[in-house]
Amino acid sequence: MNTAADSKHVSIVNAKKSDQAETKTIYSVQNFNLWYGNNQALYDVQMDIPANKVTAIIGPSGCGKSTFIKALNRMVELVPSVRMNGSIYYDGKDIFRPKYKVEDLRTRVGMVFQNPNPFPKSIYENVVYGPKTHGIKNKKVLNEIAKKSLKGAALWDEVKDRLQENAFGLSGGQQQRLCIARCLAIEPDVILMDEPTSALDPISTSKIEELVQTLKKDYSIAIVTHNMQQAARISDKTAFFLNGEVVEYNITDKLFSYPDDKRTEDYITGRFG
Ligand SMILES: Nc1ncnc2c1ncn2[C@@H]1O[C@H](COP(=O)(O)OP(=O)(O)OP(=O)(O)O)[C@@H](O)[C@H]1O
Repeated sequence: MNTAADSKHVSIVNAKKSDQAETKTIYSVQNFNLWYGNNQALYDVQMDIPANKVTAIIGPSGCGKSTFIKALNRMVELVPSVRMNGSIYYDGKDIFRPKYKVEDLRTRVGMVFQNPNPFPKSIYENVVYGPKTHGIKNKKVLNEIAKKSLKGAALWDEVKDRLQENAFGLSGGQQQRLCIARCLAIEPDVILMDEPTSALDPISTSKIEELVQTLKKDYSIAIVTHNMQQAARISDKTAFFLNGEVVEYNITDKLFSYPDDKRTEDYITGRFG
């Protein structure tokens, strides 16, 4: 006789099959290795990141989560000692190919960091900064971009009457949503988030979590998080990193309910980390 757990397992496996059948891959990472000087931080990473889903990256401190997502927009190359091999395909194109324009990648892939980092400018100027840098000068167009991006980041209602005030006057949670609005203003396809809620209070955290759920209709999201409950709540797929390797990558329900690897089970049940 099938138990309730068996039925749940079957439905997770079926969900996984249909997930694989229907979802477009936005990033395909193949045999990717990365070193800082002589220290290897990523080992043979293989991962297809689905479009219009939330992919969580979890694992203990120092396991390579940030390094991995910073490789996805080639930001990691800003560290002079970095060496890499293997491939990362974004939308079918190898981002490390010599002719690949990193500027194109940066306009299609936005990033939100752990600590909100608005510029010392007005709320309005923060949002329109990217479009202005890309040459948009028309005030009406910029106003529309500002409104649309702030609405997209669920911040418009809170700031619409104070757009010219300095962004530092906002709360930490509002500043983080402003950084998301700034990222939306360049109309990216992908949003990379590196522990975006770790500096926020629980209410601001839940606002960002709700926002991530809304944003995935229009954007592909990869989020690094230390918070396993958060990964379980908001992501469709989860990758568990350990010592620079992807130990397990699966649909989130499956990974948290029936992990394939003992190390994943030990981590998600709090035996280490
Ligand atoms: N700029 C750097 N120069 C040298 N080594 C680095 C650099 N950044 C990270 N590392 C090393 O690479 C490894 C992976 O670090 P990374 O920051 O990617 O891990 P993480 O999983 O994001 O950690 P945390 O959860 O603590 O943020 C670590 O051993 C770290 O010391």
